Amino acid sequence: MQDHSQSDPARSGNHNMQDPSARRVLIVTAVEAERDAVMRGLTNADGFEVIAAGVGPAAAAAVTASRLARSAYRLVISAGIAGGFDGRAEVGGVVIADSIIAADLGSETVDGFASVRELGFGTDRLETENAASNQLAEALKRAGLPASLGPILTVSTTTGSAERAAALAAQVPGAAAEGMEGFGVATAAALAQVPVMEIRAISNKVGPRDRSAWRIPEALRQLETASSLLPEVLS
Ligand SMILES: O=C(O)c1cccc(C(=O)CC[C@H]2O[C@@H](n3cnc4c(=O)[nH]cnc43)[C@H](O)[C@@H]2O)c1
Repeated sequence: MQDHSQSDPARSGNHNMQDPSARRVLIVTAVEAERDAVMRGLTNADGFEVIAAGVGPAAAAAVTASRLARSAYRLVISAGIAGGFDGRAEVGGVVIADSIIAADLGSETVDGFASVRELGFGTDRLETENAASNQLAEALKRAGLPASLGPILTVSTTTGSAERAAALAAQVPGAAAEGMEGFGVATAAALAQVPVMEIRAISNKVGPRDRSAWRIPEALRQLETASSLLPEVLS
């Protein structure tokens, strides 16, 4: 593959938050219902592009990477609903990632889980755009929403038992929420050297699976509210 990174400013890796040539923000959700909630919040969607990429880290990474290869963006946001860890994020609240963790990418060993980082195959943790994440969390709190910053885990299989929830909480101290796309979106963004954020409205607790207890409409409303604050926070 030809490397245009030196000749094409849009692909030079310099399109960070300050670069005037890269003004748009790409928001990646998993499903249409999440995309629609984000769009409802962004009453003026100028400067934003919102796409539903599919469920799971592979679809999220592939679709995000293909967008980033075609256009320049100043920021990429993984957004959607998620499970919240007990004592860290309540149903109806919003979590903003301070880091995005690939929580089940690694090997099981006789001594327990070993992450790709521990195995020497790369990283299991990607950092997020700090200032904007903090500002969004503060703006949410001012708007009266339960909002917090913390690590958001990406898993390929949703947690379905109290034991697994406890194991993940022990593996990642401070783990606040669990979704299925963040690390895929963040990996594509890191490759393109574009800053990333993750915003998750909590629809359910991480633990024993009980789909009837998921508060999806409420979480989508909170996702809508969080999205409505983005134009001001990112201005
Ligand atoms: O059925 C619906 O109406 C509906 C509307 C919006 C979203 C959904 C989903 O099922 C989204 C799947 C999406 O949600 C994330 N998620 C939510 N809870 C968890 C969890 O406990 N553990 C991991 N992921 C969770 C995840 O990112 C999925 O992509 C349905």
